[in-house]
Amino acid sequence: MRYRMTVIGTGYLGITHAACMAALGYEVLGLDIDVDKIRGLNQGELPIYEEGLGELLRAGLASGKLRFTTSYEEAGEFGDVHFLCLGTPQRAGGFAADVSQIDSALAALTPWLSRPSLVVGKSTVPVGTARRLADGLPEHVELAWNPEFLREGFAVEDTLHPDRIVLGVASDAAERVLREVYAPLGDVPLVVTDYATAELVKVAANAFLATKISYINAMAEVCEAAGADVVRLAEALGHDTRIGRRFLGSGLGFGGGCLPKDIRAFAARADELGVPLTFLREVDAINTRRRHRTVDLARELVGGSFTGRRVAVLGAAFKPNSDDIRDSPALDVALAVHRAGGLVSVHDPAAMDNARKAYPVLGYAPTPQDAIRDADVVLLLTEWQEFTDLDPTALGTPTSIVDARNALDPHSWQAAGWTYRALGRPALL
Ligand SMILES: NC(=O)C1=CN([C@@H]2O[C@H](COP(=O)(O)OP(=O)(O)OC[C@H]3O[C@@H](n4cnc5c(N)ncnc54)[C@H](O)[C@@H]3O)[C@@H](O)[C@H]2O)C=CC1
Ligand SMILES: O=C(O)[C@H]1O[C@H](OP(=O)(O)OP(=O)(O)OC[C@H]2O[C@@H](n3ccc(=O)[nH]c3=O)[C@H](O)[C@@H]2O)[C@H](O)[C@@H](O)[C@@H]1O
Repeated sequence: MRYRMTVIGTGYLGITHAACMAALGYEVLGLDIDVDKIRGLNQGELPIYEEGLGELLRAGLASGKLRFTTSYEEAGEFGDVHFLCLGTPQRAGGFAADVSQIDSALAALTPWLSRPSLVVGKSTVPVGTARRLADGLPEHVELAWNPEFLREGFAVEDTLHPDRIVLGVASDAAERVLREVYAPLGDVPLVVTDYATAELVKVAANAFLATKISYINAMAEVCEAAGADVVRLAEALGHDTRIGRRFLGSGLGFGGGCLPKDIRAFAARADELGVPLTFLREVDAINTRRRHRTVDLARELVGGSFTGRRVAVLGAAFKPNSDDIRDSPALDVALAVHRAGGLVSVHDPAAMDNARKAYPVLGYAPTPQDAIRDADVVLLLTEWQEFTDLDPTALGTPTSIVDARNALDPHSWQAAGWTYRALGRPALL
């Protein structure tokens, strides 16, 4: 059977899922309460920066397989399978996840589901959420939980070629439907389990990734104290296939709309369950210290005070190849420097509009060269290729650079007369 699908919530995850499902040949209706976003999407305008997604969106619209609406009535009538891709941000004033977008969406959708339907949660939620939601559904509506593991910057690739698919189901029928839905993806490892395990796989994976990053950043702290080099250390650790080199990228640490809020929500939920995951608080604390250390290193390089000093900030997005500035380490550092009296000039290849809107107090430069010109110190905070490709001999009078992502070749910067410093590496390399 060719299912007709809806995707409720068209943010980073929802747009990607909707466009990819349409690319697989399904008829898909995306729904959001943001009227402007829906109008734009129906005109083929992608509201985010994501490699290959704009083309997929426009191909879906052109084929007639994909369209968008703000009407729950239309969604209820249209779909057999309804994917929930709502946001689950950190609760205001706390660490737990705010699942109110999911509650509202489900309350708005359910009354329009007049025939047997499957609702599939993809959002990242505290364990126990799916059970609670399932208990509130009418008998002809079933719930499954199918967490998503895509990375921003690789969203399309990860959706069409996932490492694994996890299905939390309460019946064979739901499993059958979802196996059919994902069959066009080919031979992908599939883990079929209960709701709670499916919900936990997602937060356990993100907590592991965050822990791995903070582990190498804790090693960077030790390297700094001992005069060792964390980049060589990570390289040597990574050769051990049991450890692996991925996510041992030391530097400014993790940000974004997921890892930080997910480890906090997981720790909060684990507390409620009476199983405190105290190490996650340390993972969070190590991560925060990296931001402070970057600011301190920059301050040191401009002689102890930022007052009146020009600081070039390369990067605003939380990672390269994204325009997402949610909990961006780069903007956190830029703001701290600004508050300490520094004259900040930020450049980012994709996140300038988002950054300007969120932080109008910061200065912005149209090119990296403009940001760097006359700067007393340059901070590389997001490792866009446009920045790692910069030729240090072509940037005017050399000053100092903090490579907070260990992404540059120290020798070429030093050879060009720059004072090069990085986190977790000796001053002289
Ligand atoms: N961004 C990512 O790379 C990934 C996100 N996730 C998880 O997926 C979920 C969604 O994340 P994002 O897409 O980043 O969030 P987002 O904030 O970009 O998107 C959420 C969308 O839902 C819409 N919305 C809010 N309330 C609504 C309602 N009542 N009805 C319809 N639409 C409504 C918002 O307008 C927004 O467009 C989160 O749980 C996140 O943790 C999981 C894997 C990857
Ligand atoms: O739940 C989610 O939303 C997603 O969260 C992360 O994906 P994402 O946040 O897009 O980006 P990552 O590539 O994981 O990077 C997260 C942060 O960690 C930082 N990072 C990453 C790797 C590394 O070695 N070092 C490091 O500091 C990045 O700069 C970035 O700020 C996970 O990798 C995805 O599997 C998951 O689906």
